[in-house]
Amino acid sequence: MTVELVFTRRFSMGHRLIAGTSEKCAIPHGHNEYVKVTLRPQEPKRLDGHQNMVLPFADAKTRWHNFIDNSLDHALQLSEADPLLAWFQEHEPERTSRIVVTPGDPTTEIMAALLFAKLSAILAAQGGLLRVYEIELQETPTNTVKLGGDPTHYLPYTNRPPHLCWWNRPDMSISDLPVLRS
Ligand SMILES: Nc1nc2c(c(=O)[nH]1)N=C([C@H](O)[C@H](O)COP(=O)(O)OP(=O)(O)OP(=O)(O)O)CN2
Repeated sequence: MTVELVFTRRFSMGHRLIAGTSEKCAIPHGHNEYVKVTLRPQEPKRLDGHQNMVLPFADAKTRWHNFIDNSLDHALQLSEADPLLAWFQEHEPERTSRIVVTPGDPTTEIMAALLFAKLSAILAAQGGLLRVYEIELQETPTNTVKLGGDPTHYLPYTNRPPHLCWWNRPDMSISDLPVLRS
């Protein structure tokens, strides 16, 4: 028997895709998205007949939902190759902290993988009782990406060490802009 804890959170985002696959997606636009995560215990155990919890829901989800609400919600998602990044750095540097920077276009696929890695880092920092089994990122009511397994097998190669990639850190970061600039 497998027990799973499933949490869903909604957030709004803006992005654009500049790699040339779709002209309409190269214009900045936004979506109201849902991220649904399925967590499993690292070591499944029998309920204790008293509290009968894997972990209180609040303990399992609060830090993750803080990240969604305070870092991801209403952030702009841009490829690290997007010239809009340099525009913000020059004209509105105070707003660069609200930009999610992705290796390549910020598609639903890569955001699902980056969020999978971020939540895995957060859960590990919380003691590792739970692990991410699956993530579903619904970009629109008609488009969802579902991802399971090891996100490091799916993410593109980057020449930065793992700790200099925001998605590997159990903090609230959404970019590595100072690193990318140097
Ligand atoms: N594989 C992917 N393809 C596309 C992605 C993506 O993340 N992964 N994203 C987009 C755009 O963000 C776009 O806003 C949504 O695309 P699309 O389905 O083409 O547009 P609609 O919402 O209008 O689709 P309908 O289902 O017809 O309403 C594009 N492709």
